[in-house]
Amino acid sequence: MGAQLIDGKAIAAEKRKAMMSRIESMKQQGFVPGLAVILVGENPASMSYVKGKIRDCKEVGIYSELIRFPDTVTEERLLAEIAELNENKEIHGILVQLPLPNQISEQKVIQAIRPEKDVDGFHPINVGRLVTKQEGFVSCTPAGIIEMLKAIDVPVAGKHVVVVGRSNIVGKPASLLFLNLDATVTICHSKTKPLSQYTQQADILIAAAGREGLIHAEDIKPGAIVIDVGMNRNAAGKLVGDVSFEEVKEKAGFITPVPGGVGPMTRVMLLENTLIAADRQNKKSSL
Ligand SMILES: Nc1nc2c(c(=O)[nH]1)N[C@@H](CN(C=O)c1ccc(C(=O)N[C@@H](CCC(=O)O)C(=O)O)cc1)CN2
Repeated sequence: MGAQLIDGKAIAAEKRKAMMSRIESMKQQGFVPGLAVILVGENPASMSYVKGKIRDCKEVGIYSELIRFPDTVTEERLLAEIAELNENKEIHGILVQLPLPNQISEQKVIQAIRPEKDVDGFHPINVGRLVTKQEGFVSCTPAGIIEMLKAIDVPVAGKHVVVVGRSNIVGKPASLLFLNLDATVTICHSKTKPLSQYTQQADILIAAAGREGLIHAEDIKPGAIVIDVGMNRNAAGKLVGDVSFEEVKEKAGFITPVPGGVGPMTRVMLLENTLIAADRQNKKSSL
C-alpha cells in the first residue's frame, strides 16, 4: 500500500477521551450537556446510527434522550415535540434522524429546531452562518473531515480541493468549510463531464456522491489525499465507499477506509457540537 491510512476510528476515540474531562468540569460547574435524538420509523440503518449516538453520549457522559415515533406520525405531532424540546432547559442539542417518511417535510422539521440547539447544523440560519463565516453549527460529516485533516497535520490553505457531491449534508457544507480555510474549491456532481478531468487535479479529493466504484486509480493525482464519504452496500452486501480502495490506495498519499474513516468522525462531531451548544447556552443563561 502506497498511501497512509487515515484511521477515523482512532482519531474519534482520541477526541472522545479528550471530551470526557471537559464534560467532567461542566458537571462540576453544575450543568450536564444534554442531547435529544428523534427517530421516526424503523429503518434499520437509522436505528443503528441512532443507537450509536446514544451509546456515544453515554460513553462520554452526555445526558441523552431517544424519542421514537411510528412512521405514521403526523408532521404536526413531530413539530409539537420539537417545540417542547426547544423549551427544555436540560436539552442543549436536538437532532432528527434523516431520512423522514414522505408525509413529513424535512425542511419544516429542520426549521422548527432552534438554531442554537441545531447540533446537526442543517437549519438555514446555521447554513447562512457557514456561508458568511460566522459562528454557528456545521454539519457533522464535513466538520469531521476537517478534524481528520487537522489530526494528520495537513494544511488546507492554497490546496485544490475537489468535492464530488452537492448534498446539503455533505457536499455543499464541505465545499464552504474548505473555502473558508482558503482552499481553492471545485464542486462536481452527477452532471459533471468528464468527472476525471476535475478529480485528477485534486490535492484533496472528497468523494461524496453515494456511488460505489466512482473513483478509480486513474481518476486521482499521485499522492492526493482521498477522503471517501460514500456508504454503499455492494453486491455481496458489504459496506463500501465511492472509491475503489484497493487500487486507489496504491497511488494516493493518504486515504480513508470505509468503514472506519469518515463515519466515526461524523459521530464524534455530534458530541462536539452538543458540548459547544451546552457551553453557549450555559454562558447565555448566566448573563
Ligand atoms: N440527522 C442526521 N441524519 C443523518 C446524518 C446526520 O449527520 N444527521 N448522517 C447520515 C447517517 N449518520 C448519522 O446520522 C451516520 C452514518 C454512518 C456512520 C458510521 O459511523 N458509519 C460506519 C459504518 C457503519 C455500518 O457498518 O453500517 C463507518 O463509516 O465506519 C455514522 C453516522 C444520514 N442521516
